[in-house]
Amino acid sequence: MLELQNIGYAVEEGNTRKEILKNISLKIDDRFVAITGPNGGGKSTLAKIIAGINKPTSGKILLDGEDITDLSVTERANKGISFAFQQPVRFKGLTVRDLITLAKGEKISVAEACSYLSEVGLCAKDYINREVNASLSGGELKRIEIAMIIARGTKLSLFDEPEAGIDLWSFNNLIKVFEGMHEKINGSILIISHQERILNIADKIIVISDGQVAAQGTKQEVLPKLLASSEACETLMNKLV
Ligand SMILES: Nc1ncnc2c1ncn2[C@@H]1O[C@H](COP(=O)(O)OP(=O)(O)OP(=O)(O)O)[C@@H](O)[C@H]1O
Repeated sequence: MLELQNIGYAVEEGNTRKEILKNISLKIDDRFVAITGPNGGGKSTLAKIIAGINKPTSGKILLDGEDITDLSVTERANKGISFAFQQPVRFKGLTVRDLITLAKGEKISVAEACSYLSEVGLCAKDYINREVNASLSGGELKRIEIAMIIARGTKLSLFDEPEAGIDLWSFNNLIKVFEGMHEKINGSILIISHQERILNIADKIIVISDGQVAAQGTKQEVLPKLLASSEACETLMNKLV
């Protein structure tokens, strides 16, 4: 279980101190957790703090009771926290199979590597020996990144807006991939998303607004309020136009 205790994150801007996250305390032990909230609320900053890319200015992060606040990205990765970048890394000559083998951390058969690609809806034989380069589309790259996360099989997999930049067709498939992951993955999945369909498959929704936890609970508890406030906002906007 991941536990955030009174996490704060501030940056210096000129002579002023900007508090981006304020006293965030959370327990993440559900299988599928979605973080949502308005633009600029602090979601990506929180994800980077969990992954170890940013260090909090105050507070503690515990993974299964162990204090990991001062651990680096690599040390956290070794403890079982994976962060899905928008796109997988690219090196000349590196194939999809190489990436999946690296993610798994041990030698695997072609059949096993292919099974991870099939899980994310890619026809394995078309992709397994392809070089990871600009010839792959954004949606394909994203699925390869997700296949790597599944292969890694870590305690906590973090995704920051996985839907960003992909078309509607690929998005529909992505939702199916996440639904499938929900069944198969052993650890927890933490997804930052603005998409109602992703929130819909979450066991727990956390709303981050203005650097604070504005709400958290099951989708039955949080989603109606979230939708009501966005409808109220839309009505207000229509009146103002
Ligand atoms: N290093 C930094 N220096 C100054 N301001 C920063 C820094 N990092 C983040 N911010 C600001 O902190 C706020 C939160 O940013 P963050 O990217 O975490 O929001 P978000 O909730 O992920 O937004 P979105 O939904 O638009 O992706 C924003 O106002 C952003 O401009």
